[in-house]
Amino acid sequence: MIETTSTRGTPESTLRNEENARPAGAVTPRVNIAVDDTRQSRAITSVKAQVENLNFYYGQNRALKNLSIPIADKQVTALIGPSGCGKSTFLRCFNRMHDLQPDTRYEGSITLHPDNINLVGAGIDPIEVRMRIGMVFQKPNPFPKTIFENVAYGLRLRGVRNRATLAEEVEKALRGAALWDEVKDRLQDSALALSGGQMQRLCIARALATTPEILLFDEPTSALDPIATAKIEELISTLRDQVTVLIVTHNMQQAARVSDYTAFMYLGELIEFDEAAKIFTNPSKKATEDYITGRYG
Ligand SMILES: Nc1ncnc2c1ncn2[C@@H]1O[C@H](COP(=O)(O)OP(=O)(O)OP(=O)(O)O)[C@@H](O)[C@H]1O
Repeated sequence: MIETTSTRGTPESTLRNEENARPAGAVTPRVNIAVDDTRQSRAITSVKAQVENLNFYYGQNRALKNLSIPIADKQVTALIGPSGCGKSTFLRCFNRMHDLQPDTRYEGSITLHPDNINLVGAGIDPIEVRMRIGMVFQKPNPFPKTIFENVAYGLRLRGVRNRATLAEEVEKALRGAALWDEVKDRLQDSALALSGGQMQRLCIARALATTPEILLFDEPTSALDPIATAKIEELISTLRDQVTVLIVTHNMQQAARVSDYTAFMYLGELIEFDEAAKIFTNPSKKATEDYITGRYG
């Protein structure tokens, strides 16, 4: 069992000047964000990835500072925090997206279980990492191909040629992304003809088709209307049955609705990590409460 509350350092910032730890006997904070209270309170029993003393540098700029956090297996972990605190930078370490940019550097480790490989280790092939860790971006980015070929793409890259197998796997991924019923009769149509919400679910299906071990979502609904957003949120909640999910969001209600665990970051540091139900009702740090209640800044 792993304790989920982190008491690691706070950033060198105004936060340090505040009374960051909540005083003993403080009244229950008036945090009024709806969480899914049907979820059981629990410690993490199975860790998919252990982040340990992770630092990340853009040139001389240290964007992530000694992050240590367990990513629970087959659970949803949300990353929240003000703009520029390093959420996307953190997310992109998991699939080595930063390797595409020169003069960047990782320190520390992200150990992927059960294989015990360090995703940010020097000897690890970033292409191999991206085969195992899928990503869904802010703006839906389907390929200018048919719906079928979008989902089949990663399978073909992996050498799947058998038509029946491809059809079976494409259907499975589209069902997994809650899109099958809407597109089953138009699989040969262009993906670009879908609505924004459908395109995003197609991108999720494309990622699911290659059975990733972790699925990264970088603000996946920020370009979508409320109805499409609700569908994606519902989908993310069901995905935890099949895959470990890490999601960056600016929307506190969304983080509270979809996540099991939530990490609050500030200026590249982890301020607080805990069960979402705790973070959104009774956070341990004043900085967390200020942020989630909109008093930050
Ligand atoms: N490609 C890049 N090259 C250099 N510096 C970068 C790059 N991307 C981000 N940074 C810097 O790293 C820090 C963290 O940025 P990041 O985008 O990870 O924050 P964020 O919390 O995801 O912000 P937002 O919520 O606005 O997307 C910022 O100081 C930012 O300026």
